[in-house]
Amino acid sequence: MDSLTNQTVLITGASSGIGAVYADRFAKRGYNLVLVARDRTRMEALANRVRQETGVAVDILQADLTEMGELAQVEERLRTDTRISVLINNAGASVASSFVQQSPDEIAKIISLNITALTRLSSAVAPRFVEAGDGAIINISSAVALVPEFGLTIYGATKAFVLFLSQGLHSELGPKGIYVQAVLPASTRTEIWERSGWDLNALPPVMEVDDLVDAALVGFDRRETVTIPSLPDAEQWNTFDAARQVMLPNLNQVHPANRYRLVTSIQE
Ligand SMILES: NC(=O)C1=CN([C@@H]2O[C@H](COP(=O)(O)OP(=O)(O)OC[C@H]3O[C@@H](n4cnc5c(N)ncnc54)[C@H](OP(=O)(O)O)[C@@H]3O)[C@@H](O)[C@H]2O)C=CC1
Ligand SMILES: N[C@@H](C=O)C(=O)O
Repeated sequence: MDSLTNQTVLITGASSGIGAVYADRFAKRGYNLVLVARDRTRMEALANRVRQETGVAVDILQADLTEMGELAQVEERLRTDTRISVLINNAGASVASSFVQQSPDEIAKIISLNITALTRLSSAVAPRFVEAGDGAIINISSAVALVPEFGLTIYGATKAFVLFLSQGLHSELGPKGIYVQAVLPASTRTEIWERSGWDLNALPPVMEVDDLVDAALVGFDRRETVTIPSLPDAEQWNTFDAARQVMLPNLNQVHPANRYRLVTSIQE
């Protein structure tokens, strides 16, 4: 793989949408690319364009990340290719139906892609990043991770996992020189909507995908741990997270809180 730089980024879900724009943007930053998705034809077209426009090297790893054997091949690439210094865990899927409408197999499939694959790929690359004292992991969560009321319970739960995982990895790996970013896009114009059964045109206006990724990269360049491109006031997130931290000392007590004590007539 000839290169303009020895830096390489591996992007999952690179055949369309957010992942494809990340590929474009990192190539323009001089990164070589490893593109991962199921649709080889679309990745080849993207690779040819990016090679022509930027001169970077582009490699394609066709893989269905819900198939353990194919996922294992991507894990192995992350473990062994020392040129990969950035992992973008972007591949993901949503579903328009409600919890009771989803079969256990449909739920397992969403979890397999949005949680298992993302986690295993992070686990594959983290030890090498720690040994190098450098590296970055970008995990694509969703604003839905903060909105249990939204009605996308399983999808949102997978994205809440991604947020928590990213915050936890920031705590564990940040002191070792590894940057972990959780990106929480709101509704963005990609194929995920049609893929998961929505008519995008029937929805309120959504963000354009180029705008989303460019905003997420501002957060990346600022080394934000949690990037919420739609959120105008960063203080709202900071206040939310600070309120969480205020609770921490009270979450681990020897005795139940008085408010949970049964007050019997004898005690009264
Ligand atoms: N668009 C939005 O409104 C929002 C999106 N997100 C998140 O952004 C991420 C990217 O989605 P987005 O770009 O919107 O949607 P797209 O559907 O356009 O892209 C999804 C990508 O994931 C890949 N993918 C899907 N299933 C698999 C699989 N089994 N194995 C490997 N790759 C797979 C697809 O490629 P292929 O089919 O070739 O395998 C595609 O490249 C997702 O994690 C999504 O949850 C978060 C918030 C909002
Ligand atoms: N992908 C969208 C919903 O399915 C979102 O995360 O907002």
